[in-house]
Amino acid sequence: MTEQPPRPSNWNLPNAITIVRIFFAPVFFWMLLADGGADGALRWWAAVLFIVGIATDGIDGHIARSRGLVTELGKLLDPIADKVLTGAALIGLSIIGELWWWVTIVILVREVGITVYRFAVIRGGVIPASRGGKLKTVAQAIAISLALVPLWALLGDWVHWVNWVFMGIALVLTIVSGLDYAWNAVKLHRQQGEGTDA
Ligand SMILES: O=P(O)(O)OC[C@H](O)CO
Repeated sequence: MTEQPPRPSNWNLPNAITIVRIFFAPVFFWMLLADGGADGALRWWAAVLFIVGIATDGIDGHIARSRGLVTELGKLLDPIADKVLTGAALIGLSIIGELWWWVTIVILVREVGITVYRFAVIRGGVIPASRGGKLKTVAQAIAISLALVPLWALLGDWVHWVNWVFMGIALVLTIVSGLDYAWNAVKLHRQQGEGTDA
């Protein structure tokens, strides 16, 4: 019998980084609201914290893969951390009137939907982030970073147009990658149904 390598503990560096990333969200959310749509120091700090939180997304995954520390908990927590960060930023931007609520709601419905589905089918193993999902997160990260940094205060109102284009791309990728997960889920359940019928 071949011996299985020991499973890595859930209490490891990549998962700790993921959890720390989640705690960035309430801090920059408060800063964004406290600034209230102006371009003061708190707004800049909110943008910096969001960017650090979302940019470290690749780091935990890289450490986990390179050191053999990939865990089911990590696969579950990593997309949740991204969603907490992006969700907090989107809600904050909508509250201060800089982003249409419908955009925030569409994105949140997709993100909460895939998370609920991940938990619902957790017994079969955690569904890892798809390529489309990863690309969507990068697009959201860029769009939200641009929306949070008050570049309009330095460069003028035309910056809003650039932000809307990036937000539009992020929105489309969010919907398309969500539909891709839904389609794969339907296919999987059909196959399982056929398996039990036979
Ligand atoms: O779209 P999801 O839920 O697979 O999330 C993708 C992750 O945020 C990528 O790190």
